[in-house]
Formats: sequence, C-alpha cells, structure tokens
Amino acid sequence: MVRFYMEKGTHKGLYKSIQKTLKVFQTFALLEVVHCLIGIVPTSVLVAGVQVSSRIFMVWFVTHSIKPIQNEESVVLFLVAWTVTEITRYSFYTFSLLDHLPYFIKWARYNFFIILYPVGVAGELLTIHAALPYVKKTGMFSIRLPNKYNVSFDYYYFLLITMASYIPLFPQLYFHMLRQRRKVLHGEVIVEKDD
Ligand SMILES: CCCCCCCCCCCCC[C@@H](O)CC(=O)SCCNC(=O)CCNC(=O)[C@H](O)C(C)(C)COP(=O)(O)OP(=O)(O)OC[C@H]1O[C@@H](n2cnc3c(N)ncnc32)[C@H](O)[C@@H]1OP(=O)(O)O
Repeated sequence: MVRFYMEKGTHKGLYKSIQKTLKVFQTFALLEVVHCLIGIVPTSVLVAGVQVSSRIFMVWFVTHSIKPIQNEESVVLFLVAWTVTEITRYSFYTFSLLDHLPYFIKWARYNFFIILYPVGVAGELLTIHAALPYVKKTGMFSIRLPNKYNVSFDYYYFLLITMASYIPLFPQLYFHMLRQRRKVLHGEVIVEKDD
C-alpha cells in the first residue's frame, strides 16, 4: 500500500491493486473462528466471530460488490487500520510461539488497537454510508414482492441495520481488548463473562 501511494501519489486505484491479497487473507481469517470452535486457541468464539464476520462482510458484500465506492478515502482508512493490526497481531503470535517475544511487539499488540479500532470502524461505517445511494438506486441484492416465494429483502435497510449493529457490538470488542491489555501488560486477573 505504501509503495502504491509513493509511486502513484494518490489512493485512487489502491483497492484494485491489493484486492486479491485482501480477499484471500480476510477469507482465510474464517479459520480463526474454526480454531476457536475446535479449541486449538483459547479465544472467545463470540469475539472472534463478530470480528471476522464484520471484515468478511466489508470485503465481499460491500467493497467487492459495490465498485463505485472502491476509491473512497474511507476504504484506505480501514485498509490501513486492518493491515497495521494484523502485522502486529501475527508478529505477536509468531514471536510468542518462538518464545522470544520482544516487548515492543507485545506493547504494540495491546496499545495500537486503542487508536486503530476507532479508525477502522470509522472507515467501515463511512464506506457503508457511501454505498447507500448506489444500493438504493440499483436495488442490488434486494428481493421485491410479488414473487413466487412471497419473501422480500431490502439490502438498503439491511445496510442501515448493519451500521446500527456497530453501536452495541463494537464496544464489546473494544472493552474486551482493554481487558486483555490490563491482563497482559499489567498482570491483572480478569474473569471473562463469555468464556
Ligand atoms: C453479517 C454482517 C455482520 C456485521 C457485523 C457488524 C458489527 C461489527 C461490529 C464490530 C466492528 C469490528 C470492526 C473491525 O473490523 C475493525 C478493526 O479491526 S480496525 C483495526 C483494529 N483492530 C484490532 O485491533 C483487532 C483486535 N482484535 C483481535 O486482536 C482479535 O481479533 C480478537 C478476536 C479480539 C482476539 O483477541 P484476544 O486477545 O482475545 O485473543 P487472541 O486470539 O489474540 O489470543 C488468545 C491466545 O491464543 C493465542 N493465539 C491466537 N491465535 C493464534 C495463532 N494464530 N497462532 C498462535 N497463537 C495464537 C494467543 O497467543 C493467545 O495466547 P496466550 O493467551 O498464551 O497469550
């Protein structure tokens, strides 16, 4: 992403140049939920599930499907937040497994999110918001009555509900990470309700 920006001097076209890598790695992140379900990592299934499903939704059902929004600045916002987070997170896992965890990586893993989570969420919400007029105009992914199954679905309202669902769900993730931070960096003993 940095190389793209240095070479082109604009964010326009960035999404197109990184989309394959983004789709592959974010889709594989579903394995994180599987790992929790089968118990090979001790992470809460609920926390991992919300985290991964919101990213999958953004990648496939918003950014991939709605081409006119791919050059929005808000897309860069969440791409940067996700990328910095995952570089730090997977470095943390790798060094932990090697039993040689540099303090800076541990510190970064449990501090960067304080800024990156709100930045990522802002990017995601602004991107969905930018998609709304297009979705309303085209009626994409919507099912109108009458039809032989007698069901209707409006993707425009679904997106509005998804945006609203960030209000109860995002604080759950953010406070979970704040608790993890207190546990890992300050050694506090925390009892998780959903474990
Ligand atoms: C259908 C439409 C759905 C729409 C839903 C809409 C609602 C969405 C609201 C939520 C919005 C989220 C938006 C989000 O996408 C925005 C961003 O991400 S912005 C960028 C900032 N983000 C972050 O900082 C993310 C932070 N999140 C995480 O770190 C994790 O994802 C989390 C699931 C929260 C888990 O963290 P936690 O610290 O609880 O557990 P870990 O899994 O990291 O660690 C537990 C122990 O397991 C070891 N572990 C885990 N995985 C591995 C691995 N792959 N390899 C090796 N070891 C692993 C880890 O080391 C820990 O071990 P130990 O306890 O011994 O230290």
